[in-house]
Amino acid sequence: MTVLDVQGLTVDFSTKGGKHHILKNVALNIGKGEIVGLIGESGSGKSTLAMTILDINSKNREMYGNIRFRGEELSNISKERMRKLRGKHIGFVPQSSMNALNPLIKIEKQFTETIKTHTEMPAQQMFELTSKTLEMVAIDPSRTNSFPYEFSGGQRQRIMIALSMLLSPELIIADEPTTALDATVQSRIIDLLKEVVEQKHTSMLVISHDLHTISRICDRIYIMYGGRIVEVGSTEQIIHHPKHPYTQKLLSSRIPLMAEPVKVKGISGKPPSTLIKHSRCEFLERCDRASVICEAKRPPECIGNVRVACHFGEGHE
Ligand SMILES: Nc1ncnc2c1ncn2[C@@H]1O[C@H](COP(=O)(O)OP(=O)(O)OP(=O)(O)O)[C@@H](O)[C@H]1O
Ligand code: NI
Repeated sequence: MTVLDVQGLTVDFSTKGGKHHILKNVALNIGKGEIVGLIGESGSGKSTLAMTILDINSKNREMYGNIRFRGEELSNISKERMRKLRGKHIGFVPQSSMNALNPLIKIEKQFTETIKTHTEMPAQQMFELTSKTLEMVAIDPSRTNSFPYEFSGGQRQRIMIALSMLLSPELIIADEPTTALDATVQSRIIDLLKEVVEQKHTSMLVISHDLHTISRICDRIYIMYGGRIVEVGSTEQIIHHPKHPYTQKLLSSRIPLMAEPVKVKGISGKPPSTLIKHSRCEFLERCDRASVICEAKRPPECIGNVRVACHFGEGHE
């Protein structure tokens, strides 16, 4: 069963400087109980995809396409209905989420407020649900009476994960859940996400710029470049038989793609301009294998059975 089905999703942002084309004909789906990774360098549009699904950051946004969540079309639903879905049916761990907790409100209250927004539950039951959920992420429930600043960054991250899964949503979207944490903590958070999915029988979209860190828990992976899905496959296919030159470079660099792609060794060059509608392959300048056809026309798109958006895709091993 498909929990999330995104088709032909195109997002533009209008700014004073012009119209930025951020997502281009994105197709992505997540099955029940599946953990799906979305990988790409900084600025490729990963958070925009998450926030468009959740209808956040929509002020100057134009969107086209379809987003179906358990069969319900989200692209044109009311704000009211979206508020109901967010938190109860779709959990969100936002990027930089260790700073997303309200610093002035104690943890317990932040949890009970979320419960109260969506359900009617007696106080004792709310307390028990909060304690049980915090225990799942290895936070001592006796500390619910504390403020966020009394926890470490890694602990706050785990508290945000607990908050996102509090009401057992059918889908959790975790945007860069391990960034800014040290390697050991990263590894623990990744394992924790997998446990959450198994225990809560949920599905998950995990966003990261670091293919190596999250591939361990993903069933399938989408690779995003310049607002397009350039490759999709099982984790096995992506890690061991990558087809797109970009995926191959991501794997061979073994360097996470942090904020400045230009400085990253192994993948030199800049991402494509978001102001232009390109009629050629957008990875062209950074590709070692580019030829005449890549300049002449755009590669096939990752839709349906097409796994790789490269003119030479299937031939590349
Ligand atoms: N409201 C907006 N108006 C204009 N441009 C925007 C808006 N929101 C996002 N963008 C632009 O969209 C592009 C993609 O941003 P996004 O946050 O989706 O990237 P990302 O892949 O999540 O990057 P990172 O790994 O750094 O988090 C960026 O160039 C960003 O500046
Ligand atoms: Ni992001």
